[in-house]
Formats: sequence, C-alpha cells, structure tokens
Amino acid sequence: NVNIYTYIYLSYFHFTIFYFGCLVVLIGDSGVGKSNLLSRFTRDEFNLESKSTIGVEFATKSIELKNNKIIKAQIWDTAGQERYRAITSAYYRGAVGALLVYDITKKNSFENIEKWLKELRDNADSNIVILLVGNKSDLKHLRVINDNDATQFAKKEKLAFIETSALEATNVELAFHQLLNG
Ligand SMILES: Nc1nc2c(ncn2[C@@H]2O[C@H](COP(=O)(O)OP(=O)(O)OP(=O)(O)O)[C@@H](O)[C@H]2O)c(=O)[nH]1
Repeated sequence: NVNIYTYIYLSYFHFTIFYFGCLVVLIGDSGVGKSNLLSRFTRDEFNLESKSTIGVEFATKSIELKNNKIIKAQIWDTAGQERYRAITSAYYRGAVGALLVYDITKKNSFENIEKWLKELRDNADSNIVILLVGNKSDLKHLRVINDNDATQFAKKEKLAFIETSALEATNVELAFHQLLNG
C-alpha cells in the first residue's frame, strides 16, 4: 500500500538518476558512518554528533575517472535503521555501485554485512559494483574486526575491500573513485 506521495517522491528520485547518470548507494547498519562518508567525500565535512538518517539523503559530486571522463555521481545515503527498509530497498534499482559499510569496532555491523549483501543482490541490477568498506579505521584501540577476516569475506563474496576513516579522511576519496572506476 504505497500512497500517492510515495509515488511522487520515487518519480522524483528516478528522474534525478536519469538526469545525473551515475548512482551510488551507501548501505550498512545504523551508526557505521555512512552519512559522514558522504559528507566527507562531497563537502569535506565531518560531524561528530550526526543524527540518524531518515529515509534517504543524497548529494552529488563531479568526479574525473581514470579515462579522463568526468561524471556526475549522485550518492544516496540510505538509513540503516530497520524501520526504513521498505523505502530504501526501492532505491537499489538503477545503482551502478554500492559501498557496503561496517564499523571496524562493531562486530554486529560486520556480521550484518551478509544480510545487506543479500538485500542488495536481491534488489539491485546484477552488474552493480560492490565495495566492502570497514569504516572508523582511526579507532585502532577499539578494533574488533581485523582486516584479515574482512579480506577473507570479501574474497569469498568476490567484492573489493577497503578500510576508511571519515574522521581522518583516510581512503574516502579512494573508495568512491575505486567504485566508480569499476
Ligand atoms: N571515530 C570515527 N567516528 C566516526 C567515523 N565515521 C562516523 N563516525 C561517527 O559515528 C557516528 C555515526 O555516524 P553516521 O555517519 O551518522 O552513521 P550512519 O551510518 O549514517 O547512521 P544512520 O544514518 O543511522 O544509518 C557519528 O557519531 C559519527 O561522528 C569515523 O571514521 N571515525
């Protein structure tokens, strides 16, 4: 039971994909740092007390690819909270890439990657490029997921893998570029 406002909302987003071309989605548990990866990449901003995303937020940025082509990437930050699942899964369609994010200090967020990956594979186009991202690499003393476990998992699932810190701006640019360069 989708109401008329939801239809208008969805049509608007689908129009913007058509207009901007390259859609990337950020996926993962609530609190892993998706909103901050987006703000670091698009505005070079970090927010220590960022609020939970409601539904979907987006930002755009022009990126120069390896082949010198300049594309305008539209990046959607989807809410990690369970209650928004019904809205966000509709947005996977049409995405060329996905950053699948967990927090290196939260075991649950890594265990849930399997669930996110399934949701992504069930809803997204089959040729979508997926990058596994271990965020908050600055919190070395709180690390519970070592990069070996993540590398193993990524290999098994045929994903690329990178660790980032939105706080220290480590590998954030690289992650988006790697994703869009395919
Ligand atoms: N130390 C550290 N903290 C981070 C980093 N990235 C995000 N945070 C913090 O983690 C908390 C959650 O970040 P958000 O970006 O709001 O997380 P989110 O995944 O967008 O959460 P939802 O919108 O609920 O899905 C905030 O307090 C951020 O300041 C990072 O790289 N290092």
